[in-house]
Amino acid sequence: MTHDTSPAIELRGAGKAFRTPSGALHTAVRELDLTVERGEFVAVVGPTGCGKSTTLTLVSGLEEPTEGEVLVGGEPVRGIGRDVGFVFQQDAVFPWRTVLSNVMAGPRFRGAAKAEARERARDWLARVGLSAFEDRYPHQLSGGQRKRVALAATFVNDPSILLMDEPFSALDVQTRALMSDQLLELWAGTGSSVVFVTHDLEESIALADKVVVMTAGPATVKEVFTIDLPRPRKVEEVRLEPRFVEIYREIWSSLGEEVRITRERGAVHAA
Ligand SMILES: Nc1ncnc2c1ncn2[C@@H]1O[C@H](COP(=O)(O)OP(=O)(O)OP(=O)(O)O)[C@@H](O)[C@H]1O
Repeated sequence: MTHDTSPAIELRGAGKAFRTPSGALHTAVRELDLTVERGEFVAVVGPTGCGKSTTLTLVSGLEEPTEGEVLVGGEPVRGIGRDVGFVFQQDAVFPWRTVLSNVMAGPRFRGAAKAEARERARDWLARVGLSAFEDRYPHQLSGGQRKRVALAATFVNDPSILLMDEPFSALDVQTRALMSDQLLELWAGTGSSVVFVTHDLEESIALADKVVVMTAGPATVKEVFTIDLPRPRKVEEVRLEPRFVEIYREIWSSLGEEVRITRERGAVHAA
């Protein structure tokens, strides 16, 4: 990143249309204006299929916008940046490598010597509570443990931007809450900017500094809510606070309308 004062991420009038197999153009997202400051945790919520993942792929450089601009660190995105980390619903772990080797893979790929990569990987495995599991293979772990490996394997690369697409949605409710707390602990002090896509409004409020509500597809930004809940937060505790409930009501009145529009469209298509 070259421009130190520029926001971490900026979308300016960004849009993406895909060519469908029949040759028609399908607009997935349109006129997206969004700024993510450095060190900010931004959650994106919206009705199913509206274009949340597409927005992330534009920021990641996996896809190019067909309209407007996407800037990371003040520069137009060109391809996948080395200081961008990803965590998706499916675990991006190598099944044939041990836990330690999985976490070492990023630093090794980025040119770190083996001993240094091992030391950094062990440090992050300790932070996620998996030191005793470093010789296991991913299939010998629980879903929550695999997710912790994925988090360690991401944070070990010291990403300045972290893109997360429903990372905890396959986990049971208790494990999900634990993982959310763990994510907040790992993120605190890293200075990384996070964009976290979720279906779960409670999760988004508990985690984020800002919640972005997207419209029914093709999505654009409908409203951005600032979450003024103090940190550090524990997700199971913060959601019982009166302010949390107030924020939830406020955002739901905006999001609920888009969910209704999406459902009604579905009913028309199904009829
Ligand atoms: N590669 C592609 N080619 C054609 N259409 C696509 C492509 N990727 C996404 N789409 C379409 O763009 C729209 C937005 O999809 P996207 O996955 O971004 O939504 P989403 O909000 O993340 O969905 P969900 O909440 O269900 O995960 C959908 O209608 C989808 O079918």
